[in-house]
Amino acid sequence: MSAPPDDLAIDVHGLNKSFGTRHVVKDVSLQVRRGEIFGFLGPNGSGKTTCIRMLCGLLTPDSGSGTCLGLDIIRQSAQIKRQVGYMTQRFSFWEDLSIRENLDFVARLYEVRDREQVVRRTLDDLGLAQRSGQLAGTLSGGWKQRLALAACLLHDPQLLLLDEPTAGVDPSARRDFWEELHRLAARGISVLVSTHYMDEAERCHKLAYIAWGKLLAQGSAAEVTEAQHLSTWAIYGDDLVGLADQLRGQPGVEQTVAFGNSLHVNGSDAAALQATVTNLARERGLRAEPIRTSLEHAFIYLMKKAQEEGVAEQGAGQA
Ligand SMILES: Nc1ncnc2c1ncn2[C@@H]1O[C@H](COP(=O)(O)OP(=O)(O)OP(=O)(O)O)[C@@H](O)[C@H]1O
Repeated sequence: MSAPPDDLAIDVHGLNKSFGTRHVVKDVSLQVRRGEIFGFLGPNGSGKTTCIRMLCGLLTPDSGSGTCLGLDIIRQSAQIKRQVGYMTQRFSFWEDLSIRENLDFVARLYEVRDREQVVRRTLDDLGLAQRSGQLAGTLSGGWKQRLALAACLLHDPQLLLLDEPTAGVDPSARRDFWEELHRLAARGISVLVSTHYMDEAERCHKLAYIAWGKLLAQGSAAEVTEAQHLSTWAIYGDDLVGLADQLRGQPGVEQTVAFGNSLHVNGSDAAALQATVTNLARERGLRAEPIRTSLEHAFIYLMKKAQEEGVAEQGAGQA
């Protein structure tokens, strides 16, 4: 069921963008509810940043329309910028200023009222108070990302657009960062976040997968996975590469992916796949069992299907 427009933080339809002859975003439509964490996934160069920049009014689409926080993305881009917190892939701050000084500087740029109080509250909210005097240049990756998030929040935005905010950050700092995102969402702030990490994708309320500028799937992690109608088996053995070679082209086998000491085999014809896998396992004396199809399997499958359908050749390539 579609959400009423008031309930949508982002509601855009048919966005297109070309750079020269390269058509890098193709007919993208997105709906993000208020208070939702929406994950944006796709390979490098698939068009995520370009979409994000069109949503917050930094880039004008060649065609398409829609609203961000109820404001028109083409005619009201200046107002959108004031209500959105945008964390770019390369957030820059002043290395020789402390955390507090950096935040104070950003708050001045945004002309935040009651600046001192807002900076103090933001430091507290994001667990930065104890380190507020530390020079930004001496922070670890995880703390730098936290500072970047704090800077995005100073002007009290209703929507956060976060472009790969945790790239290169260790798992424990990533987990803390995501706890923070969920706290913000619980306060009603909407979050659109691009990521390459599967565990992060699974922590989103909804997600979209984009490749070659085209949205290939949208929904909750479970919906996106189920929509592929894939069944998956794990075969345990030593020579996984040889096993994959042997399975390629066999009835029911559409893709094989090595995961640690097992080979995951997917296909949409469950009966044919089961027959092929169990026969091979019996012949070679290997253990095989059906497993849950993961989001990662679904994404790999979506990419393969899109390639077969020629989506990759239609005007744009990955960077
Ligand atoms: N200003 C620009 N001028 C020309 N080409 C551009 C421009 N911005 C992006 N592109 C190209 O558009 C395509 C999509 O880039 P975009 O940065 O949106 O992808 P992305 O999905 O965010 O990639 P990544 O995951 O690597 O950040 C790429 O091929 C990129 O080289």
